[in-house]
Amino acid sequence: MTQARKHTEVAVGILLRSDGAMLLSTRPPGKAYAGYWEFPGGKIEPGENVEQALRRELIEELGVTIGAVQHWKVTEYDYPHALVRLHWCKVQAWDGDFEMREGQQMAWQQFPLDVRPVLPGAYDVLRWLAEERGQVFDPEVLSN
Ligand SMILES: Nc1nc2c([nH]c(=O)n2[C@H]2C[C@H](O)[C@@H](COP(=O)(O)OP(=O)(O)OP(=O)(O)O)O2)c(=O)[nH]1
Repeated sequence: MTQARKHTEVAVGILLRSDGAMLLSTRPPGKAYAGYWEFPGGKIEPGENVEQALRRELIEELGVTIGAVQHWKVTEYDYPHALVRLHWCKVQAWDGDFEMREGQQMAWQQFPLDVRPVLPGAYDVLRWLAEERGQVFDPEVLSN
């Protein structure tokens, strides 16, 4: 008998600068997909809502306190290590200086992206973000 896998709920932030650039960072050493580029965020802990989890994660990972959170999309991705449900939020205001508190790298990116590899669970949202700008996101270009 197969048992349904439980979703891991994840809050993800799309930090947008006024020039439209978005913030990507690398997954820290020791985690699944270490070194892959992703949007900052992390797992929602018991008792937290999406916004609370995102605020906590961005302080923990980047040292910034975010302002208004706009819930945007929900996607799912089935990895060997977890079935994740990603709650994507746009954020256009924050306070504080970026500090890579987990040894990550960060990069402000426009399309076409010039970082790789990118976590496959972020492809759908990258495609939608590109579409909003009349541009194209092609994951094939990122696969090596
Ligand atoms: N932060 C983030 N996670 C993503 C993205 N796309 C994507 O598939 N994921 C997946 C990868 C992970 O399986 C999951 C996030 O979990 P995580 O392990 O990074 O979270 P965390 O910081 O709370 O981890 P932990 O150390 O507490 O275990 O979501 C993305 O763009 N950003």
